[in-house]
Amino acid sequence: MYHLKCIECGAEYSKDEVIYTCRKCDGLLDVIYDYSSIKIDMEKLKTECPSVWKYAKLLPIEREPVTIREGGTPLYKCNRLAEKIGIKELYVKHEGMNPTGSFKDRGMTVGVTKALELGMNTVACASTGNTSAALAIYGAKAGIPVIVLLPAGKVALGKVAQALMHGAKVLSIRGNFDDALALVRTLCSQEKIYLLNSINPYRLEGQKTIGFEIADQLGFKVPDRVVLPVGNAGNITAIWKGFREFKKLGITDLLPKMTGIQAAGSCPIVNAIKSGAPEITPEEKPETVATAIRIGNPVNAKKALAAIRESGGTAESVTDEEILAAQKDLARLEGIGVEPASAASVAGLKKLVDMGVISRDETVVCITTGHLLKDPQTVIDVCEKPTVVDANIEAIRKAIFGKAE
Ligand SMILES: Cc1ncc(COP(=O)(O)O)c(C=O)c1O
Ligand SMILES: N[C@@H](CCOP(=O)(O)O)C(=O)O
Repeated sequence: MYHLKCIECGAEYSKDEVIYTCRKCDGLLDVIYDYSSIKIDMEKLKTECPSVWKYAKLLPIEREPVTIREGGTPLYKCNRLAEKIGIKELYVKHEGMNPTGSFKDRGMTVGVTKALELGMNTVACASTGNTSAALAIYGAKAGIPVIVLLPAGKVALGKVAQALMHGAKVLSIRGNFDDALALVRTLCSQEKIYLLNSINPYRLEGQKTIGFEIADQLGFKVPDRVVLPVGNAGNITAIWKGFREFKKLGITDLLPKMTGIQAAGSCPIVNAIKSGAPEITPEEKPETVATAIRIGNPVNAKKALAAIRESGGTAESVTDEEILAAQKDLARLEGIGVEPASAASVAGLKKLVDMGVISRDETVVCITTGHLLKDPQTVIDVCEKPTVVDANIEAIRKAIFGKAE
């Protein structure tokens, strides 16, 4: 059994309501379970392969899920990257290996299923790209219409291609992501359209399974620290909830330090953590090459600040140059292809180790949130150009060895 509860005033709402924020104080909502009634079969948990629906007892869904087999993403031990950064034990949880190429699939399998459960037959979101790609695909699987609002000219090519091919109604807004989110919230409040951005607490329930999987893949042990990129700030909140729930149920006995990384041109959470402010000051004109996290007014800021503070973690910003260097390191040292926003986690880890904030002895998991092929244009822009050669062996030898013989 579960219900919704406001994180600010504690008001409670039934699971049958279509509601995104508290009617009394507009606070964010959390899904609260009756944990005493949840019985976990540890033997089954230890033997079954990780996937979102492996943890169905901790998900707020009663019907058959809309699924294309999300989750179960690899947790790579990255020794070469660890050596370069200068820490003992580093893992990368590559969420780009989800079916649509990002962690959003975990949220959408739950969110779109919940839409059907609530009798909502049209879904919508604002997006910097990945949310719209995932919603388009899960909406197609469910057979319902999808509307997506994107900031014009600021969404990576692969993500727009996914939304278009899978049949979403794509609206390109003359404005940024924060403008698009405000508009889609208004639209969903006026029409019978289900909002599937991360302000929807059910979507975050799917994403908390990243925390479950990390513990599961480490033999039900918890790393000292989890480092991840932060944009609208839903994922850091969701993963923290996942770790807390496993501890509450006695599946694990520790909690990791949650560490959020933002781009320097778009870092309201970092500013609040550094200044000790209780709330963020929105960034009016967010800018970064990592378009997925080009977000100035994260809707989940309150939950994210609490996650970072309660866990004893921190937040740091990185420049676009640091992000692009980390993207190359992941690709060339570990064979892990990620989009720029994802590489912010590794760039941030490097910066925090260099600053002495993260100890070299910590066991760290960096989360890479989206696949390299989401944003091919940035790759083309930052990599060496292909060498054009004539179609004969002399020309090829010359291009490789500098001489024909
Ligand atoms: C690839 C990628 N990484 C990171 C993020 C940030 O996640 P969140 O908005 O949950 O903080 C997003 C989207 O926001 C994303 O698409
Ligand atoms: N990067 C996100 C931004 C929207 O975040 P959401 O988690 O609130 O949907 C995207 O891919 O659109």
